[in-house]
Amino acid sequence: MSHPELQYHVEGEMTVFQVPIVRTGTAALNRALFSKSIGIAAAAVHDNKTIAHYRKALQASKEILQADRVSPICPHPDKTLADQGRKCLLLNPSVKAEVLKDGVQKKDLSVIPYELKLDYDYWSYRDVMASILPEELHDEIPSGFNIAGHVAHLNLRDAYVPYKHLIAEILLDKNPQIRTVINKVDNVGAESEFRTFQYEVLAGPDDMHVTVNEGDCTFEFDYSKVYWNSKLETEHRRLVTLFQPGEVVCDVMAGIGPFAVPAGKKRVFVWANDKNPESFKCLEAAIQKNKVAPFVRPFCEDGRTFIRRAADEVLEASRRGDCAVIPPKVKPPRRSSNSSGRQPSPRRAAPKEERIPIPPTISHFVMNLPASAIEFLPGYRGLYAGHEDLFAPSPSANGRRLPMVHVHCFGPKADDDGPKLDVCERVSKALGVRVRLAREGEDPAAEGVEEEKVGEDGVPEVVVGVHLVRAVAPAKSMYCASFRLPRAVAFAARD
Ligand SMILES: C[S@@+](CC[C@H](N)C(=O)[O-])C[C@H]1O[C@@H](n2cnc3c(N)ncnc32)[C@H](O)[C@@H]1O
Repeated sequence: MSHPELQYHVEGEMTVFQVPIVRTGTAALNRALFSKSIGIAAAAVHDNKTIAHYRKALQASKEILQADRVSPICPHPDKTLADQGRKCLLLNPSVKAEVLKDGVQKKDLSVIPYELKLDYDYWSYRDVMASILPEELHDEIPSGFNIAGHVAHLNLRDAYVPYKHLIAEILLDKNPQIRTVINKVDNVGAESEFRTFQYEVLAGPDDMHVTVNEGDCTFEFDYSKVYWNSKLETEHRRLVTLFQPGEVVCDVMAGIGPFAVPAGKKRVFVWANDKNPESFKCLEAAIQKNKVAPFVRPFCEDGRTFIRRAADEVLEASRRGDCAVIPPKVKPPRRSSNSSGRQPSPRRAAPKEERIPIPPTISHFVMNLPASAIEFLPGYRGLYAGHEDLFAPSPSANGRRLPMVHVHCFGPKADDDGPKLDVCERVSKALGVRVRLAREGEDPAAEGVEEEKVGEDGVPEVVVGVHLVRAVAPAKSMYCASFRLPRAVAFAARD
């Protein structure tokens, strides 16, 4: 740089914006240690009317400071000038000084030293964590935790446990919507029956009553008493998208209703069951709160018995003529048109309630209990025993098809089809039929892909689609196997 006014010392842009290293071990969080002053340069603007022009020009020439969460327009560092409203533009430490030179020559700008002050609030969660944790812990800085309303739920690996209170405090500081941070307490690998967990509070009040929104629905529950996982939102949406209005879905392990309630909102009938009495109560409350009572019925029993009960009860309900009755929308009365001189329009007939009949059969079963749901599959034997006439090809069935079953399970994480083939094997054993993994692009629900499908040797085989839901641990994933219930199972004699 040749212009004497433009000479100033700066570090490279990358290093300037590095968080101070604060290796205080597990000692209490000292936010003051995160303050930092950085000597840069600024262009003092002589007339504020030219600010917009020079900001744009300096941006185009990359001479302006571009740093996350720092505005490049600041009050003049001289207090008297700042009080007069004078401003300056912060400059990129590796400035090329083209536009700047021009502005200085025209006496619109002058280059001044500027002390940029950054403090704890400036740095991101990752910045602060990287500053505090020793380098060997930087690869897996806790993130992507489960969030339920105002509660952040950590499941810290052993190496991070000594830092648990620091981590919790930083999480609270950096996420205004979080008030309580909890950590799962190791229960020696044992899953509780209702998928609830032991926890310790790391920061904030021990208040587990949360409100969450998902799928355009609101749920209120005690997070210590029922299952909830915010990371399943995509899976909930994926399945709800498959359900068509007016169909019946049976949610065998419904929890507090993240499949059932949004499905009810799109006018899908749902028989929703959970064995946990607390989940049942929250499900009932969610049905009322989200006004889906005409479509969603809650139950509280063991899923094994519920599978057949639901099929029987849906058929009975349909034969009784049960309907969802939707009251007419009451429109606000029109304003009188007398003032316009026009005649009032003749009275329209009062709007009628809408009646949507429950169909006789279930279109989808959902079984989200990944640790054991496959073991429930024998419960489908004889689901529609003696009711062949309800389904195609019976002429009276109007093309109605046997239900799709969506069963969740765990398996190893892998890049090949190994785990998916293994899921098929487990489904095959539980159902007692031959199973084939759906080929790439093959839809197990598509017309013609069902129990009549035969393998090369002429033996019927069930086509199973296996969807990777999410990785749940470094070596473990959650899958969803979807298949149409084969005739051999649905019409078998009940035991
Ligand atoms: C992984 S959670 C899934 C809940 C809900 N479907 C969701 O996606 O959030 C599994 C649910 O199965 C329920 N459950 C456990 N054993 C059951 C059984 N034998 N019959 C029915 N529900 C059961 C638990 O109470 C829990 O709510």
